[in-house]
Amino acid sequence: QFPRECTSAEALRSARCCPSPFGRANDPCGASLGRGQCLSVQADTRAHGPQYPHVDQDDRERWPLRFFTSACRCTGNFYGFNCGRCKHGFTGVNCDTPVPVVRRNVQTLSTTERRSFVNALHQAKRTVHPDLVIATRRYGELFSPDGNTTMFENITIYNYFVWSHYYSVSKTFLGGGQPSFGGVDFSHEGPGFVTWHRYHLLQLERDIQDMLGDPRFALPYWNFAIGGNQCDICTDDLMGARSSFDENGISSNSIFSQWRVVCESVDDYDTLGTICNSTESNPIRRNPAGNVARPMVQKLPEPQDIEACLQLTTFDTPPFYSTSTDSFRNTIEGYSAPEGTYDPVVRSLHNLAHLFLNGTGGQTHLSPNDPIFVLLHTFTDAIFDEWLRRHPGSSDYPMENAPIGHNRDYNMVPFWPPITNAEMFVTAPENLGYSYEATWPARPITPTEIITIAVIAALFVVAIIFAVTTCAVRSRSHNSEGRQHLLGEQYQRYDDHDTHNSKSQSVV
Ligand SMILES: O=C(O)c1cc2cc(O)c(O)cc2[nH]1
Repeated sequence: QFPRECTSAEALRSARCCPSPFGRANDPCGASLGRGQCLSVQADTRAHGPQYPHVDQDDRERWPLRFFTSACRCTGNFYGFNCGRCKHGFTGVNCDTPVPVVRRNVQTLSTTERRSFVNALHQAKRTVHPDLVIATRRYGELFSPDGNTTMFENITIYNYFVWSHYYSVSKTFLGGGQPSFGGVDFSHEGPGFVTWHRYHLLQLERDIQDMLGDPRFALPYWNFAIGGNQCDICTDDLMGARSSFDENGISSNSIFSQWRVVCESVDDYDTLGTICNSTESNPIRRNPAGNVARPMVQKLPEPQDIEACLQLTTFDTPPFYSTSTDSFRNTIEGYSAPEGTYDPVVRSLHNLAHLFLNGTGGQTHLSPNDPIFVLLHTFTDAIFDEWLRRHPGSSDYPMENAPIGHNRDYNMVPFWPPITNAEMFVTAPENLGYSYEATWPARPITPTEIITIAVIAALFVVAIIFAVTTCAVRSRSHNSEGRQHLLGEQYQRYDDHDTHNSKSQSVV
């Protein structure tokens, strides 16, 4: 959420977060090096949808103004909370050397590449985030009673990835004995679903690149649209096989069996008005295809579901919510049938893949604790990128009336530095410094197309038969004409002769 340097009581009180890069004194945002400037934060002022009826009850309203009103805005390819880093896909002192970051299908990785990826995740799970810390109290309770300290905590890179997802989906604490308000979600059930998760992954990828000192490190993806009831990445060289002793557990041969989750005590947070902290609790739970109470989520999406949702031409449709119909976003998110029709009982694509996991990965406040989340979301992002590529110039991301957090110019919660949904609504290879190595299934042929093709084929066959028959008839008549012509003179001579003879006979 916020840079460590901005979270002292003094810095927080100033509401200004413009640190200097490279340990330089008094050079906010590296301004003297032309890297950036400290400017007022712009927050979205447009109306949001009716789902959230409260005002001034939640720190996430008009993000991040409750905490900070000034932040670094970086120039050109410079990036980061102090403009000390490069934009994704660039490196070098001046951030002008492009670095290819290619996200590949995890199944195509070699044994060594698989091991490196798993090790990178495990290292991220144990490495304290070098820059960011998390608030463990709402703003009103963030300062100690004497006002000299604040309630921020260190957190590891991977647990920050989990925490930021939790923070974006958590309920609004209303206090006064009222139940927390759950009709709010800053990262799901709205157009920001795809843009929010895109940035979420970019941040993890970038943090791992920095941790490894490898700007080419790329998150792979899991093509979850394979149908059937097998989790093909649940193997010990990837995300961990099923434990032989516990059907909800991960095999002890996988490093992920040692992982412990954060943000599990959601009922406590909601009743006490606290916020998840960096404390780890229980192991990851996962039982792919094992939800006996919901047979609909025992199978993964089918390959043709991807192509069906890519056919949808409108990014999102009113009310820009989980009830939207004919919306690409609501379909890829998985609240509509793959062809776009909203149906409250349907779970498809992204949602279906989550629910299929049936455990930690199927609960919104916890799901990133299961590392499958990363691969599931890179694939979702690859589909989003393919949709953007196929529908160039789409400017139909809603400016207003989307659920809170989801308008085009809303700064996505809880990211820092501030970044809007609009900034992630662009094709990745050209604008965000990464691409996907992916092929997309061919579009299935519709019944109407089958009939059309059959009619055209039949007409074609009839035309050929007609042409062949006509040719044959012509050539036969041509041949017989030819023969008549060749023999004609003789016949004629005989005729003449006969006639002549008969004539002469008659004369005689
Ligand atoms: O019930 C759903 O449709 C559902 C579950 C679930 C879990 C998760 O982590 C998500 O990000 C979305 C989601 N949807």
